[in-house]
Amino acid sequence: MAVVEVNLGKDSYNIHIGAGILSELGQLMRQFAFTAKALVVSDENVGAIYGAVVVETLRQAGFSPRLVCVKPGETAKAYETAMTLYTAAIEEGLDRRSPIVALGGGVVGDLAGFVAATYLRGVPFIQVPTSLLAQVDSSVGGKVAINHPLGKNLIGAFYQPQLVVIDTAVLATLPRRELYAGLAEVIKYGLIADRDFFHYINEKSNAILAMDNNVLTAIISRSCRIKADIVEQDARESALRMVLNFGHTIAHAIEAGTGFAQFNHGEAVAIGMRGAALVSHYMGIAEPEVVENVCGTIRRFHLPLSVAGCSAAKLHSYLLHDKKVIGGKINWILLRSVGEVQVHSDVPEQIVSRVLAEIT
Ligand SMILES: NC(=O)c1ccc[n+]([C@@H]2O[C@H](COP(=O)([O-])OP(=O)(O)OC[C@H]3O[C@@H](n4cnc5c(N)ncnc54)[C@H](O)[C@@H]3O)[C@@H](O)[C@H]2O)c1
Ligand SMILES: O=C(O)C(=O)C[C@@H](O)[C@H](O)[C@H](O)COP(=O)(O)O
Ligand SMILES: [Zn+2]
Repeated sequence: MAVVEVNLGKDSYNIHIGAGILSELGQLMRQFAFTAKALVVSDENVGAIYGAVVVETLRQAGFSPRLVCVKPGETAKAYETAMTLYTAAIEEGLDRRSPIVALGGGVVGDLAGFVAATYLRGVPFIQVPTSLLAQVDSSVGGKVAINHPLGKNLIGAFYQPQLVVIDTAVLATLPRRELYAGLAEVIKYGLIADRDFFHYINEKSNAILAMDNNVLTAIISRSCRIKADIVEQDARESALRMVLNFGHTIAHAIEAGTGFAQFNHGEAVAIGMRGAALVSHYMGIAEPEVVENVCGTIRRFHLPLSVAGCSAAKLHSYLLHDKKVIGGKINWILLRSVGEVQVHSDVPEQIVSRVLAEIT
């Protein structure tokens, strides 16, 4: 089992990565002074496959778990679903040392984390990510949130988990479309921070798409390390952490503008990264080869490059809900070259409109 340490002072935690380690979750949780009652939050897909294993490992470690499964999909990241989880926590009698365990993809992680951050003003939170996207990104770094119809992740908190347990074997049941979605965030890490990693994922694309466990474990470990390095320097996104949002200004507009139903998050990020690369080029920051490199890699991993069914004008109206808007100006994360990004708040409206027209 590999361990990636996230060093955040009193909020530090370990990410355990290995094939088949789901059944060790209970033992790993025994190191903390938790009380016995535990709420395991999952969705109906993941809960049906892995809920029983998790309940059993927690029971064997002396916990009394209750499994609650929400509807799968982005629309579960909502106030109403959070309320049903608060009700379950209250009915079950969870106290301030009772853990909430997120067993699922990023939707379950963000939702359960939001409930953990707010129930009794904060109870222990454990991430057990089961999608590739959640294993490489959403389970690390402590961003938890629910959506608002007007925008993505608008209600949330920074709330770090105490433990992250990544069982790579669960990826065997992940639908192909969700594998590709996770790869969008993996491509993002290469683009923002690690040119060699970007070349590695391109070189290993066949092994990745064939779900070779060694290669997948390597990209999960490297992705977690890249994210942890950034979060360790700027946990609350006052500056540096914004780079993790590369492609997300347009992605979040796509998700909200299409009612959180047409594209999954990774697909929206793929289109958003193409958009950000185009903005970088039209700003004179990136050479055309950089845009080609971004698009070629997105295509290689079967991800979309454009939006159908949402006008440029509609997307534009959602851009200003981006959390990186300060004083009415969007902080754009732009690409200079592969592995090198810059933040710009001076992107002219004409360039934004041109790019939105190009991607729709
Ligand atoms: N907090 C963060 O830092 C952060 C980072 C990136 C993304 N996110 C959020 O994460 C969410 C997207 O996460 P996601 O892509 O995991 O989507 P998801 O949680 O909807 O999971 C995708 C689908 O795969 C299924 N699934 C998950 N694991 C499975 C498995 N092992 N076997 C079978 N089916 C499985 C789920 O049931 C779901 O239908 C978005 O809401 C996004 O905003 C948050
Ligand atoms: O962890 C971060 O910081 C990120 O930006 C990671 C993103 O991949 C993720 O989608 C995140 O939820 C976006 O956050 P938001 O603050 O833009 O809502
Ligand atoms: Zn993301």
